Amino acid sequence: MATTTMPPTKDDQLIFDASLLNSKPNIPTQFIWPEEEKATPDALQELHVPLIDISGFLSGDPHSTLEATRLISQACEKHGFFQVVNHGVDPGLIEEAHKLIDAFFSLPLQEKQRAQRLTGESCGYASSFTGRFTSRLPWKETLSFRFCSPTSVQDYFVRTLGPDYLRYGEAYQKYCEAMSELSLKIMELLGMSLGVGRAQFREFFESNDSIMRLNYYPPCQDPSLALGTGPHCDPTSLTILHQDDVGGLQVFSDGNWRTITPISNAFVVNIGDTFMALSNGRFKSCLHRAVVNSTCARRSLAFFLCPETERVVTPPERLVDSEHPRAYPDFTWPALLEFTQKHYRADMNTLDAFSEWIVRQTATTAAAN
Ligand SMILES: C=C1C[C@]23C[C@H]1CC[C@H]2[C@]1(C)CCC[C@@](C)(C(=O)O)[C@H]1[C@@H]3C(=O)O
Ligand SMILES: O=C(O)CCC(=O)C(=O)O
Ligand SMILES: [Fe+2]
Repeated sequence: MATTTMPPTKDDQLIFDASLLNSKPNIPTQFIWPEEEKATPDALQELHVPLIDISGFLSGDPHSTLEATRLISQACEKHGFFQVVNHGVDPGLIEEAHKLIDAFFSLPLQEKQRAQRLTGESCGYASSFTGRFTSRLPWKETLSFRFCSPTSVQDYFVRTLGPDYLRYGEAYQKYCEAMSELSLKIMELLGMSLGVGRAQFREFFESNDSIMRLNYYPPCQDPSLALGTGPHCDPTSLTILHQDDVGGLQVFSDGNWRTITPISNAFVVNIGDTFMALSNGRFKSCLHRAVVNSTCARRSLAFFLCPETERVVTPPERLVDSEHPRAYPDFTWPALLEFTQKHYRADMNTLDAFSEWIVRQTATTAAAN
């Protein structure tokens, strides 16, 4: 199993401060990715995917709803990736969310570290993952927080960083609410695309316990050796991502890495492992990564939709029959999250590794009883 290597001790811990690292001619070896995973020139070709206009669906037009579900089925069966436009999210909200990424990540390292993410936890500030992994380090800083109630985000900022951060809390609370609403609408479309009806997944995710992540990729003096985010499938259910105009997101399709050129009025949507399990493997979890560049910093806003803690991830009966037997065992989201935070570094094989792990755990427990 491709588990994490032991983290370094406090004394020999590398500090990811891009302004310091940038002044050196070479990047530290911990940031160099293996040959087979490095950024490749073929990825310069764009992935052409239809931009799905969801305004007709949002206003109840049956013809455009049918067309949207057709395009979504095609995209999700193939690579689990599509983009939506005319989504109804206020552009001012997106702009403010990006401005605050700049404001937060340009703070002194010590100030950002007041929100330091602790080992084994999924929320907080992380400058690369120097304390968590020892090799293939991502060239990025992140701030992640939970969205699970009408005040959870606001409370997080004020509790962790103090009342001066109320503006961040308010802006990201609103942003997450808009993302949660949009993801529920997309869940309706996914339900219709899979033939299980529009209410099935909407109800499943109605009160979700999601993760919001701000990604900041500083410029890197050797972008051909490093990666901002390595090749992976999101373990979560559905990701709604907004990237700034710099570019760096790539999706693996038809055996090649393809660039996703930023479109400011579009949201990038991808299926994650948990939804792949819910669809009994019918919809693919999207394999993607983010490359870095030598000239400018890049930002992205990722909303990871996740089920509430007690919900059992099991496919609807209509998606299981003798031709389509169960592809994955039942699980709960906290179990998969814990697996990625404590036992396995999320990559392109997380769901298979997790399924095998559950089966082994269940067998061990049964043998002990
Ligand atoms: C639950 C999560 C784990 C990661 C953040 C969210 C969804 C995506 C996961 C991640 C981005 C996949 C690539 C590796 C990772 C370590 C990263 O580069 O950030 C993953 C996140 C994580 O474990 O923190
Ligand atoms: O920044 C990006 O474009 C992708 C980030 C990503 O894949 C993630 O945070 O899971
Ligand atoms: Fe991702």
